[in-house]
Amino acid sequence: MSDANDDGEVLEAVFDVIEDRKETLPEDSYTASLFTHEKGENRALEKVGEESTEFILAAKDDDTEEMAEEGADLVYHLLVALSMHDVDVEALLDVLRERQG
Ligand SMILES: N=c1c2ncn([C@@H]3O[C@H](COP(=O)(O)OP(=O)(O)OP(=O)(O)O)[C@@H](O)[C@H]3O)c2ncn1[C@@H]1O[C@H](COP(=O)(O)O)[C@@H](O)[C@H]1O
Repeated sequence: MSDANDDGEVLEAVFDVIEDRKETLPEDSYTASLFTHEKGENRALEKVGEESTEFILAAKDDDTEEMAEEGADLVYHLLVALSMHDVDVEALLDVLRERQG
């Protein structure tokens, strides 16, 4: 297992890409499509809900591989929702770090 710093770095790197997509809106980017979706922010929030449900169902089935896949989808869409509200991932990581003591 990697240490806490590595985990934070992965989240920060994905968040940086999300912020870049928000700024540049490339046509072939799934992330950009969430920022420009006709349903607006609701589309990204729907995805947070959908991925949460898929994660829960994977857990109920004790499908550990699927839990990792759906968990990653959930975290990614959570980061998009943070970015939509201009909340930096550092704020979330700071809370986790504080709780770590
Ligand atoms: N981590 C992710 C990530 N996780 C999940 N997804 C996308 O989230 C979507 C999840 O949708 P579903 O699983 O519901 O499947 P779907 O059928 O494609 O979606 P629906 O049509 O049902 O809405 C898929 O299209 C995945 O590709 C992600 N898309 C992007 N990233 C990160 O964002 C970066 C930039 O990606 P682009 O914006 O595509 O360039 C990538 O390099 C990754 O680091």
